[in-house]
Order: sequence, then structure tokens, then C-alpha cells
Amino acid sequence: MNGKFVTFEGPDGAGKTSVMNKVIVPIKQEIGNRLLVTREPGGNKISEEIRHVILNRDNTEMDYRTEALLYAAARRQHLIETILPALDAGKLVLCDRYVDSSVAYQGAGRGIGMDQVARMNEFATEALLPAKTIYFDIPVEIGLNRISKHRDSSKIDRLDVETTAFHKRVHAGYMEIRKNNPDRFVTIDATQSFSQVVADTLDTIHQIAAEYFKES
Ligand SMILES: Nc1ncnc2c1ncn2[C@@H]1O[C@H](COP(=O)(O)OP(=O)(O)OP(=O)(O)O)[C@@H](O)[C@H]1O
Ligand SMILES: Cc1cn([C@H]2C[C@H](O)[C@@H](COP(=O)(O)O)O2)c(=O)[nH]c1=O
Repeated sequence: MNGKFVTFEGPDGAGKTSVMNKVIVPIKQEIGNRLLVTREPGGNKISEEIRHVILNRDNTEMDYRTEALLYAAARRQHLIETILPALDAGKLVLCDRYVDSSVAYQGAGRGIGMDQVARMNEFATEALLPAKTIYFDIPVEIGLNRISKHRDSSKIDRLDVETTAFHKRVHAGYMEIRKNNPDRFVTIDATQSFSQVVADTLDTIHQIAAEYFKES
């Protein structure tokens, strides 16, 4: 495995997806097809189908452990079919969410337990973790406010409509994961202007994956 695996994490509305869409434009110009951009849940046909089931707002009866298992199943397929082949081919893989999301949302948010969810994901991923995780730091209320203000209502999913208390437990979960992984986590202040967050993220990627940019 010669590539580099980098994930984006943070609470809903932190701006991860918008920032990802922006930073990949210059990065693609710099390193071309040595870049793979993907997301969870999703990233390939089977995992996107599982995403549809998980995030469908009509699926109100979904049990929390079913939800955790579906995220892990989508992740397994994504890892085997999409991420590992790209890493084996030496690519820089930028992934919007990964295991930390399950530990924060299902482990802390749903109250299943962060250790249990981490262990279940160790089975799904054979313990493969990213080299670095860029964490988009934002107070829960600001993130939720961004979503309710700007997001097209058809795109508001089953997790977005959870209570503020749920999202606060998720945030606390992320704080614990970050505290336990100081070498893996790099934090970006996501309350800044969009252009500043994009600039900080681009700088961070240049630093943590410097080997890709030297050669280009
Ligand atoms: N720095 C920023 N300042 C103000 N608004 C922002 C900023 N970054 C993103 N936004 C807006 O906030 C909203 C949420 O952004 P986005 O969907 O990228 O967040 P996200 O972290 O991917 O959320 P989710 O995990 O829920 O998908 C969007 O409408 C986006 O335009
Ligand atoms: C991977 C993963 C995601 N979630 C949650 C987080 C978000 O609310 C949605 C995904 O939607 P996004 O707009 O693409 O961020 O799902 C989760 O609860 N557990 C996970 O493992």
C-alpha cells in the first residue's frame, strides 16, 4: 500500500463537503489522477445504495445497531472496492467521513458506546485507519444553523433532523476521539470565512501529503 489516506471529519454543517469540492480543483491540477476523492457512506454502487437506506427520512423505524451495522457494511465495501485499490496504486485518497464518524455518531450520539462501535469497525476495516484526519471544528449550533438556513430541504437527511442534544453528544464524542489521537488529528477552525477555511485546508493537505506535490 503506497498511497496516503486522509479523511475529513466534523459535525453536520461544518462545511466539509463544500470545502472538499473547492480544494480538489487545484489539487487535481497539481497531481492529476494520483488523487481519489470519495465519501462515506457511499463511494461506489453498493455503498451508495446502503447510503440511501440509512439516510432516507422515511426509515424512522431503524434500530440504532442496525444503523451502525449498515454504516460499517457500506464502509467495508467502500474500503475493498474503492479505497484499497487506490492506495495500492499509490494515490492520495481524500475521504469525506470514515470510522471516526461511526464512533462519534453511533457510539456517542446514539449511546451504543464508543468502544463497542470502534471494535465493530475494526472488524469491518481490518483496523485500517487514515494517516491523517482533518477535523472541521465548529460549535453544534452554528453547524445546524448553516444546514437549516442554506440546505435545500430535499437534501436534509435522517441524521440532520436529529435533536440538538444528539448532535451535542456527537460533538463530545469527536472531542474524545481527537484527544485520544493527537498525532492523527489536524484541526481547522471551521467558523472562519469559507475562503479562509479553504485556504487552511489546502495548506494542511500540502503539508501532510508533501510527497505528492514535490514530484508534480
Ligand atoms: N465557512 C463557512 N461559512 C459559512 N457557511 C458555510 C461555510 N462553509 C460551509 N458553509 C455552508 O454551510 C452549509 C453546510 O456545508 P456542507 O454541506 O459543506 O457541510 P458538511 O460539513 O459537509 O455537512 P454534512 O456533514 O451535514 O453534510 C452549506 O450551505 C455551505 O455553503
Ligand atoms: C460515515 C458516517 C456518517 N454518519 C452521518 C453523518 C451525516 O449526518 C450523515 C452523512 O451525511 P453527509 O452529508 O454525507 O455528511 O451520516 C454517521 O452517523 N455515521 C457514519 O459512520
